[in-house]
Parts: sequence; structure tokens; C-alpha cells
Amino acid sequence: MNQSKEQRILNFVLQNAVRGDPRSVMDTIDKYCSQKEWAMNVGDEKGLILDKTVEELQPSVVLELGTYCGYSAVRIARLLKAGARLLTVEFNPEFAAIAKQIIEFAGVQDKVKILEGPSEEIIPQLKKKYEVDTLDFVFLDHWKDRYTPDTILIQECNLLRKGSVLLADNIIVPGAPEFLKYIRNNPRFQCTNYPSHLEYMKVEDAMEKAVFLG
Ligand SMILES: O=C(NCCO)c1cc(-c2ccc(F)cc2)cc(O)c1O
Ligand SMILES: [Mg+2]
Repeated sequence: MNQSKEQRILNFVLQNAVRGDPRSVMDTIDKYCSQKEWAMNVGDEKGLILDKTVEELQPSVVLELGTYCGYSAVRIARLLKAGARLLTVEFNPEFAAIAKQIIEFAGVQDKVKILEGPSEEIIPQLKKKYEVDTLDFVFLDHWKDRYTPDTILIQECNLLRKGSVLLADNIIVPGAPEFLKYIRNNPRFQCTNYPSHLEYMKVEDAMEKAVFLG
């Protein structure tokens, strides 16, 4: 049965990256996806915005919605302090299986837990099943029409505290217009827009940061 693009990305990492070296895994995926096959990793340009947000925040508990191949999970986890952890949600079992291998190859598996299933089912389980009190940082990078309902659900589940930060990818492409309207008109969030480009393309994109005011 012929391979998926995600399997080809994994194989390229296994054959070209340095085991235990997150930076080499990120660079290898970026090389493959800019030179051979485009894929929807956050990429190196928007990845820098993600890095700066994580470095500034020093979060202890991070939720990522949309694992895909694990590129941003590796990107985030490499910056986490000892004892901090990343919970990453992926609906697609094939993607989750690829991500697991990439996260393990990068050597950050002790900081990362992949939660396979629909975000709307997993978010309400975070407190009791995954022993989360509140989330310090949420990276939204899953189905764009889920950004708003999941942000509402996260609030309903009392998972945010004063100062919790949301960072959303793909504000322009594919776009999350309903989320942008919701979050920018919500007095409980302080928003900042970060213009950038679609991963591996000369196409404009942006990220939106939203700080929960409590
Ligand atoms: O759907 C996305 N993520 C959720 C997957 O479960 C996604 C899509 C795109 C994209 C696709 C097709 C195109 F033509 C342009 C952009 C980019 C991204 O960064 C993304 O995160
Ligand atoms: Mg994205």
C-alpha cells in the first residue's frame, strides 16, 4: 500500500535527523517540507513566534490542539522547564502515530502526552483524567472551525486562569474569521496580532495571541 506524505516525512526524519536533537528534527522537517512536499507544520517563521511566546511565558502546563506530525510539539517541548508538560490533542490516528515516533526520536517524549480523539471530548476530561488544574498556554492549530467552540469549552471547563495565554495559528490562511471576531470582541481577552507567512510559502498568514484577563 503506498505511503502517506506523513510517513514520508517520518522516514526522512529517521534517516536524516540526529536522534535526541529537537533542533535537528525541526530543521529536517522544515527542509523536507520546503524542498520536497509542502505540509501543514507551523514551520520556521511562525515557529519563531511560538518559541518567543513559550520562552516569555515559561508555562508549566501546555495544551496543543492539533498535533499533526508533532513538529510544534517538539518545538514547544524543547523549551519547557523541568517538570513542565505538554498535552497535545490529535483527532487523526495516523497523524498521532507519526507524531509519537517523531516526538520520541527528538527525545522529548517525557514532556509530551499525545491525547488521541476529538478535542470536544478530551477538553472536558483534562481536569479529572489528566490531572490538570489550569492551563498556562494553549496553542490552537487544529480544525479552524473548532477554534471558537473549543475556546468556549475551555472556559466552561474552568481551565483558564488570569494570565493564561492562547496562541492561534492560521488566522489568515486557511483563516479563522469567526474565532477572530469572537476573541477580539471578548472583554475577557487582550489580543495581539502577529503578521507572518504561511509555512514554507510566500503567502501572508498571521497568528493571534489572546491573554485571558480572568
Ligand atoms: O487544517 C490545518 N490544520 C488542522 C489539521 O488537522 C491547517 C491547514 C493549513 C493549510 C492547508 C491548505 C492550504 F492551502 C493552506 C493552509 C495550514 C495550517 O497551518 C494548518 O494548521
Ligand atoms: Mg497551522
